[in-house]
Amino acid sequence: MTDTPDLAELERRAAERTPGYGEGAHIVCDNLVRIYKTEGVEVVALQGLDLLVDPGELVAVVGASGSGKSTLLNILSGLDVPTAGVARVAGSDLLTMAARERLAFRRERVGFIWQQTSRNLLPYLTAAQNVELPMRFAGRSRRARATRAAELLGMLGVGDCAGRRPDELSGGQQQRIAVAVAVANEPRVVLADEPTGELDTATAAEVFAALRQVNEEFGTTTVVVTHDRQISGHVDRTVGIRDGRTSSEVRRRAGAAEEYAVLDRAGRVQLPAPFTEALGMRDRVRLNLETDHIRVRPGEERE
Ligand SMILES: Nc1ncnc2c1ncn2[C@@H]1O[C@H](COP(=O)(O)OP(=O)(O)OP(=O)(O)O)[C@@H](O)[C@H]1O
Repeated sequence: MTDTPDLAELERRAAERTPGYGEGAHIVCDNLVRIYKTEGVEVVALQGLDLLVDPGELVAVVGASGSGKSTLLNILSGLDVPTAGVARVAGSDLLTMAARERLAFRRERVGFIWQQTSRNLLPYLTAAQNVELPMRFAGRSRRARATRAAELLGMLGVGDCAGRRPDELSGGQQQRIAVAVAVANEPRVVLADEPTGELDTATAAEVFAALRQVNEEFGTTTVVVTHDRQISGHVDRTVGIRDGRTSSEVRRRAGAAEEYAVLDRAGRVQLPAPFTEALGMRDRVRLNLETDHIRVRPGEERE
């Protein structure tokens, strides 16, 4: 046959193919697996999670307790090492990174905010000293540190707290200062694990506003794990994790929210339990390709 492509043609076509998975994304998780082994028992906390976050995006991650949210964030922040798969943040490969590189990554390329205010700030330092500390580690001059700390605290509405220690500040003020600490070294990525978990609704809104402000003004890619509907309802994209995998996604545009199921690279989709239960679907289903959709029907004809 004359139109059978030769090897050179196949190679040319392969080179032309769509770019690799995650190319251009700032955070890439591909088939990420984390297995904890404690006293001979294995817990699979992440079982092949896929996630892409574009530069400058603000994404909320939601999911039931135990679904793997904190495990994911610990990996992305370089605190924990995945068992298998790919995890890349701002160009750094979190599986192969050497200890020294990991330290630099954690100091300079990512900023984090944890739920417990006490984990974010050192109690014996003032707010300004807390913000200056990461810059000291990064070798910035005294003057540059002081200027940036004052700027950041002012920008986040806590300029008047600069000289106070954490125990002289409210929970909301502490978390806004924690946001300033997180971005002190101009990281490209900010990760927050339940940053408003210990706060009342009004204060939580202020802390979220601080995160959003940093995201908008500095273009930092931001991932926030949260149970707080105020947050998850006000970001462009909310990713749902279930059983250690990304299973659903809500995208918001111009005030309208659309819910999607995640189709992973192996072609897997998780059908929502209320849908399968309503039709008594279990074990196997029938699939039909229609012109513009795929039909899913119960596997056995129902009585
Ligand atoms: N260090 C650990 N050792 C053993 N198992 C762990 C460890 N950390 C987490 N796990 C287990 O991994 C699974 C996922 O936990 P993870 O903390 O990531 O969930 P989560 O979604 O953040 O939950 P929550 O919303 O309650 O914080 C759970 O079954 C948990 O018990």
